Amino acid sequence: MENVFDYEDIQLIPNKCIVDSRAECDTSVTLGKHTFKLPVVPANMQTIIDETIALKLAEEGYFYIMHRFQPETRMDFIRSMKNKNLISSISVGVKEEEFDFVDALKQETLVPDYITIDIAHGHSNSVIRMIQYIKEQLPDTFLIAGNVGTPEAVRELEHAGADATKVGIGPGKVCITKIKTGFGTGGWQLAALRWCAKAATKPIIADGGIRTHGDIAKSVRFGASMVMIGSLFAGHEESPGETVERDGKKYKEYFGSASEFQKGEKKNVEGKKMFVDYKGPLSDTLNEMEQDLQSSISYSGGSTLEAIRTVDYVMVKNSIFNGDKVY
Ligand SMILES: NC(=O)C1=CN([C@@H]2O[C@H](COP(=O)(O)OP(=O)(O)OC[C@H]3O[C@@H](n4cnc5c(N)ncnc54)[C@H](OP(=O)(O)O)[C@@H]3O)[C@@H](O)[C@H]2O)C=CC1
Ligand SMILES: Nc1nc2c(ncn2[C@@H]2O[C@H](COP(=O)(O)O)[C@@H](O)[C@H]2O)c(=O)[nH]1
Repeated sequence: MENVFDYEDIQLIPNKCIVDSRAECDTSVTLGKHTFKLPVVPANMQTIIDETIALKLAEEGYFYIMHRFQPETRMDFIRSMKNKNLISSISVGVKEEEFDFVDALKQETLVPDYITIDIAHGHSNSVIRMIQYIKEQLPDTFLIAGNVGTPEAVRELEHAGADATKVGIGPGKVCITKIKTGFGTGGWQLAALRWCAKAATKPIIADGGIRTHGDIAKSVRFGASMVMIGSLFAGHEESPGETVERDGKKYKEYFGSASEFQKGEKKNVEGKKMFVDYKGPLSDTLNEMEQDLQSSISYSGGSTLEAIRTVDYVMVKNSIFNGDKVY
């Protein structure tokens, strides 16, 4: 593959501004039947989202995807979100019991607005079978399937019935797939996104590797409808990971969904645990992301996210950070 690059190798080129204030720029995005404030979704991981955060995000008009690591709570969760007239968005795996779960949802006529099939290697028959089953049993659910890293995979999952695909194998901050298997999109996630987006006929969620707010605009430029983010959301007061204090400084725990800490055993471990700096309330980050993205839109010469999709860009030799790591 030619022209392989990642987020820090790219700068977007500004166009003449058409707004008088960044506040005029609209960062909203539509996915399925709903419109959300930002093209950003916190990762469906146990140290990133819990029911309290999901409720807050839904109430405030942000997209969310609940993780699948407490499967027994999912029915009640969907019910409670529906009772509050809020969107319901959950994750599933592909093992046998997940087919029973889909049956139970159908039986209870409890149709989640969004279901995400959350599997490491999404280009597989097990995921295709699950897509087909969910689409048969719960046709009104908006179905996101992943994760994948090639155009062939995007085409196959779309063909099986996925309404959106999630792209990113191994670029995550707590990912060790790239090291343990030698495979993935780690180090060239942005180029992989572009490659996949050329094949896609439905929305793509770019997943993993976002390290700065500018990377959100770059993802939109290279074909993402939405961006999934873990590490940048791990350090908040509300984040479910444990808070620890060392030498008077606070940190939050962040671990991979395929880590020993998540699995409770050392089998097929492809994730690690780390501690990220504590950074206060989640609402501050969401507000800052919105302001930064409004600014991105203004630089693109438009007033909506669409304007970013067509801006020119350059590849920057030796990274945009010029040796200064800012994150
Ligand atoms: N985005 C990414 O780069 C990655 C994300 N993850 C995250 O980790 C969590 C666990 O993922 P996952 O292990 O898929 O989920 P599960 O542990 O639920 O495994 C799902 C099924 O897929 C099988 N499976 C898993 N990996 C492979 C593979 N490489 N080839 C063939 N079959 C496979 C498993 O069998 P068996 O275990 O017996 O092989 C199991 O039957 C998810 O939340 C996922 O998103 C994990 C790694 C990479
Ligand atoms: N290879 C692994 N990838 C993982 C694991 N747990 C989660 N993830 C992926 O990372 C992103 C978040 O990336 P970040 O760079 O924003 O922190 C998440 O959405 C998953 O796709 C894991 O154990 N191994």
